[in-house]
Amino acid sequence: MRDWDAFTISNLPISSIDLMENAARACVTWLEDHEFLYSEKFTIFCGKGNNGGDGLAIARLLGERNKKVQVFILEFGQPGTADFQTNLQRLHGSEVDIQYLQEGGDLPEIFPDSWIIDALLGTGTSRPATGRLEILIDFINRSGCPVCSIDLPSGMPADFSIGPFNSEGQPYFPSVRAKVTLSFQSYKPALLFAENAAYTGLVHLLDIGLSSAFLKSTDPDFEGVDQEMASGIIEPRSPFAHKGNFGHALLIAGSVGKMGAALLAGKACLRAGCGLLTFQSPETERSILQTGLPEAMLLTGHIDANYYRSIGCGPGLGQSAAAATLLEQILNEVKRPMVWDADAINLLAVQTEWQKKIPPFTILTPHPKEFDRLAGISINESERWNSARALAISKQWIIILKGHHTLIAMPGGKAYFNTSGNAAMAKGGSGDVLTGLLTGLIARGYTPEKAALLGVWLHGRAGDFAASEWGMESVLAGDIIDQIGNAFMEISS
Ligand SMILES: NC(=O)C1=CN([C@@H]2O[C@H](COP(=O)(O)OP(=O)(O)OC[C@H]3O[C@@H](n4cnc5c(N)ncnc54)[C@H](O)[C@@H]3O)[C@@H](O)[C@H]2O)[C@@H](O)CC1
Ligand SMILES: Nc1ncnc2c1ncn2[C@@H]1O[C@H](COP(=O)(O)OP(=O)(O)O)[C@@H](O)[C@H]1O
Ligand SMILES: [K+]
Repeated sequence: MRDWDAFTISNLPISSIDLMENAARACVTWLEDHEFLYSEKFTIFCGKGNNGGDGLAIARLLGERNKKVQVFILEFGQPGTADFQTNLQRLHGSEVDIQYLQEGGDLPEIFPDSWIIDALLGTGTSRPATGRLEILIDFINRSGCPVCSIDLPSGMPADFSIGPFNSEGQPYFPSVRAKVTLSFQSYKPALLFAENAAYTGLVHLLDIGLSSAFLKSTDPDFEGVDQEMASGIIEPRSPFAHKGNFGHALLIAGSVGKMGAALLAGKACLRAGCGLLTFQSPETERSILQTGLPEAMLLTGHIDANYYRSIGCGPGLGQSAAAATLLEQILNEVKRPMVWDADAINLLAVQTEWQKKIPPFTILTPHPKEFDRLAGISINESERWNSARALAISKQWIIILKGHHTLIAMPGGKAYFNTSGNAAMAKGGSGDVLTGLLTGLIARGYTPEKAALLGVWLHGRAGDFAASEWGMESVLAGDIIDQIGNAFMEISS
């Protein structure tokens, strides 16, 4: 963000103070557009950096709209930044009440029925809040007033989880607990971690007019997967195509009592566009697959694994000795990238000698617990993300760490986070759908990297369509499969 700000200031006819004004205007416009948040009274807490400068500009703009505004500036024992000072001068010309909070002084008296605007610290946060700042954060959190944090909840470092949490439930980085966070231009990693979500509240990104040319001139370590990226990956189907063009997928899935997982993965695999699908599943469960998915074939004997263009392993497989033998055979024969999920990952975590046999660019799709079994327990989510990135590089695997913002860590070091999907998908079977979709996309001809990006986005987008049809509580994993086609259509030209 700092580089992006600097690039904008040197390449567009806009100054730093005008960017701050854009940011403040965007916040006030957002508040106006969301009337339920648009109180008559605002209590604004400002630090002395540029985040505090945003708070002062917001105070002036709200004052101009005849709102009752109180401003409290926390003295850090240092002069404010230049843009903070400019906005302080501008505010002095208004009717807004300004008070300074000194180290050791009393806690402020605030309007009991106001919204709090939290502009103490933003992306400059470099260490856990202590002393007066920590007390003030605690005061804001106990005030009972709803809080709107500017750019980041104050105290939350832009790149990390606020955890680990101690036995009293207090995070390592004491942070303001916001109802809404209005963040500028782009996600900061902190806004992507589940354990920070109770502190960020709802996150809204506001466009403050930073230069779009910057994005073309930079290749960040992290990038969001969105509709634009997904539509850049998708390839049309030739009118003359036949099923042989779209690959034959093999799913090693299902066990007694868990054939549903195999069915879900199989349906999603075919919806991904692949030509043919064969299951390797227990003989006794044959009728479930053959009646549940007549489009697929079933294999119960020896596998010629290299015959298939893609292989997905794990949904509903269980961790029996038979499952382990099957996977071992696959590992001894297959040299091309596969998709490994669920129990296949759990077995891999125990059978560590298998790990060197996993072909490069194989996609692994653990949820956080499966990932910790594989890579060791992480103390917080940012550590888990770093660990996934390190493992992707060291093993040359593509690691899809599933969650609200699923992480996709590539063997080359680059990582992506997903921006589609919703909590309606938090139900058994959603992960099986993803595994099938990924296996189908590889069979269809996408490279594992492209399949990972496209598959994760399509899966979330299908979940979004399913949620709008069935509501957040009532989506079934099968409903996600039924919407894969709509997700495809949205990005097909
Ligand atoms: N052109 C720009 O640079 C723009 C900046 N904007 C705002 O500027 C913010 C970043 O401003 P700054 O870089 O001044 O940083 P902050 O305002 O976030 O922090 C100010 C200073 O506080 C100190 N600090 C860090 N952690 C602390 C702690 N735990 N206890 C006490 N002091 C601590 C640091 O010295 C830091 O530089 C963004 O989050 C955004 O709100 C926006 O106005 C948009 C334009
Ligand atoms: N709150 C959420 N927001 C977005 N996606 C979610 C959410 N909850 C679950 N999902 C998605 O649903 C899938 C769940 O996978 P997993 O936990 O393996 O489920 P299962 O093993 O039951 O199939 C993942 O792809 C995950 O990203
Ligand atoms: K803030």
